[in-house]
Amino acid sequence: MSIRFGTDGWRAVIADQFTFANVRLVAQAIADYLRDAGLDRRDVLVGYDTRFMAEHFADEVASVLAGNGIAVGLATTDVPTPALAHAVVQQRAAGAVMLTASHNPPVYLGIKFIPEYGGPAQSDVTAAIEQHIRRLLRETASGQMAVRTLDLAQARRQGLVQPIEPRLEYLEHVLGVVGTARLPRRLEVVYDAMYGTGRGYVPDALDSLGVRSHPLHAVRDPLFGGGAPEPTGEHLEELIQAIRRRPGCLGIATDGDADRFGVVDEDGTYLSANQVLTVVADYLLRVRAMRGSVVRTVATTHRLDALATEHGVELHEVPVGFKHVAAVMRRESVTLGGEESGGLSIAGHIPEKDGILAVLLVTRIWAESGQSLTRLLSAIHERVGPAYSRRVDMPAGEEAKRRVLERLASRPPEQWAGRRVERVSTLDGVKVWLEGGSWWLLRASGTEPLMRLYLEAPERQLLDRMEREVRAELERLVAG
Ligand SMILES: O=P(O)(O)OC[C@H]1O[C@H](O)[C@H](O)[C@@H](O)[C@@H]1O
Repeated sequence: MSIRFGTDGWRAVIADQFTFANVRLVAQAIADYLRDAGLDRRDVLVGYDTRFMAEHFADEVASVLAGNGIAVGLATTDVPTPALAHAVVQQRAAGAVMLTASHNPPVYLGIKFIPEYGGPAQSDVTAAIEQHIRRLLRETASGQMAVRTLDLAQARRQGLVQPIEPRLEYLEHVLGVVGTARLPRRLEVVYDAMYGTGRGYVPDALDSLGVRSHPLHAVRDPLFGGGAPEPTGEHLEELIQAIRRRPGCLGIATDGDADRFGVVDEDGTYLSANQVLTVVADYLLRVRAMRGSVVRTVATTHRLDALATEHGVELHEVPVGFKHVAAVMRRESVTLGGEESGGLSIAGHIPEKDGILAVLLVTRIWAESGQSLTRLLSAIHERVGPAYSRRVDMPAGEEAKRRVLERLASRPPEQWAGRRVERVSTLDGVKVWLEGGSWWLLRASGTEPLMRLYLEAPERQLLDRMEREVRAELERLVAG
């Protein structure tokens, strides 16, 4: 058995690997890490989303931390990951343990560790925690009592476990970043909470901006209506239909733990995260004249590069995973950090992706401009050139992922889809940059047994041709 922290924490199937015993073990590993790092004298916060039994798993974590003498702030109800991350910074806690499987299907649960800076844990921290997990597994196998717990009721009586409610402070902060001024038009949005933790946050924030919201899936359902709480076009069909019935409303959504966003324009068109990031970056750089750099992952649209160039700010490319975006946000002033999978944070906010911040910001941009988002996007494309992007997910085991990427990296192509290859980079997977601004990237997912192919080109036909050629090459590589 292995317990690994992937792109963003440990995720496993409930009752298979995600059991009370393993959760206690991971909590013990986190307690050991905190002790080694000299952080065990400060509070640790524990939160959970709307997953099946998530609050019970959170209780287990609290009782292990308390068993190690660590003071715990335990959330009284489900909480968005960004709200918990913000509470870490605000309360000067040593960190937080968040029980969530984010946007994964309902059979999953997981644990994210959020260090004291209120963002995703960097690899050195998760590697240290994993090392403790391996040791604890060995100790448990040899019959030692490796995990220390304290009965929760007793811990509460001793004041070692206290309740926390991060909601109001977080909402005040996030509204400060988005802008508290009431919006100039009478507006309505349909908000799809996807049965997740955003439901207790987004409607109130919208209300204070003067926006009327119609909720969708705003109750807790650990089965997520039979789907996955992932705010992508394929999972937002009901939101799209709701907007078609109420033309003129904007559609917004957040995932299970509200760290990712989804947006549906006022005519029912789903906008990809790349398109939303482009509109938001344009607004921050052009309208708000923010001058910090822009950070995107290797898999994210290069329209952000074009906007950064237009406004004379620096652009950083980092591997996939918001932790890499966060690392840059912690060391310099960043206007916008974003990723293709629906992650965004901006200057003045915590270095963690935040779906609530994203949907509030998009609502403000839509309201202030008085135009549809599609119209705003076309105006940007008219200025800096158009871009079509696509992601194709292909099932692949660990061995296949490694073999294909190794072969591709060792024999990089010189020409692709009739275009000269300008650059090949292996920052994360293999990325091929073509003349004329097109590119494709093939990488192994760190969260699912998949290879992900990302493509971007200024014309749709070229995009199709690139995809056909990559698929043919992959077939050759797999066969050969
Ligand atoms: O493409 P993957 O390795 O599966 O990762 C996809 C996503 O996983 C998590 O949600 C991380 O927080 C994201 O930063 C990352 O983009």
